[in-house]
Amino acid sequence: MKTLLSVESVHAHYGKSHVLQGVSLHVGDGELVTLLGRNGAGKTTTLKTIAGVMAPTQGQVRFGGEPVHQLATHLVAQRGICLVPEHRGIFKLLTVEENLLLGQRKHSPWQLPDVYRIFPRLKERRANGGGQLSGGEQQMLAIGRALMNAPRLLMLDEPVEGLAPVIVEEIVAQLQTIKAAGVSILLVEQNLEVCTQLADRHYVIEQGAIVHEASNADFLADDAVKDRYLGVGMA
Ligand SMILES: Nc1ncnc2c1ncn2[C@@H]1O[C@H](COP(=O)(O)OP(=O)(O)OP(=O)(O)O)[C@@H](O)[C@H]1O
Repeated sequence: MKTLLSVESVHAHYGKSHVLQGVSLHVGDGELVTLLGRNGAGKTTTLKTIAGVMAPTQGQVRFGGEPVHQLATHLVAQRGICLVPEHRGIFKLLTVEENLLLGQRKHSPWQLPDVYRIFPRLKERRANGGGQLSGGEQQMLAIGRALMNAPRLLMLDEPVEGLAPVIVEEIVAQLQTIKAAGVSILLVEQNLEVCTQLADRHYVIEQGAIVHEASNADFLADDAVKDRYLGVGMA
């Protein structure tokens, strides 16, 4: 599989706090990879560094072979890296449709009808304000808006946190659809069941460095890893 994203020995600081201490990982074309780890391990910071929201203090990020770690966020987005942040960034006073159109790019394979096809709830609520949506609908809107931006790599930060099981299932099913359409996905998520339903491969991050990498099959078979690094067994 061809490598799309390659993060090479990336370090990042918040002031004097050395948060990422040499993170290396890669995502292949069309692959769905998770980044797992306890609170504060550096997952969100890794996503922010890839998206160009934070500049690494050392190391590099390559996308399609091109170094992108010195580019401004909008230029990283133009190359096809889209981050759906944990707090979703929905404009509450704009309608659902206006929020979606903010992400629109003419050449994107994902236009309004495509987003409404995978998330019919958004179509039903197209004229509602962003502030009137449930948490699950907001997440769908954030993913839909990212799709309209023509991502080659979609990065999701805890997309199903706090959502009802039926909504989680809907989002998982649509992430499968998005993956099947060829979009690569880097997923940060605490819900291991969701992660193992979706992923090809997993990384575990601890104190700002990758401590474990496994295929989904190997990860599922390895209770010791789950207990040691994540402190949780599978249900
Ligand atoms: N803006 C900030 N300023 C200073 N320190 C920060 C900032 N954001 C995060 N940190 C610290 O950096 C470390 C890594 O945080 P990060 O958010 O990347 O972790 P995480 O693995 O995503 O955890 P969580 O699941 O809690 O979000 C933590 O120790 C956190 O306290």
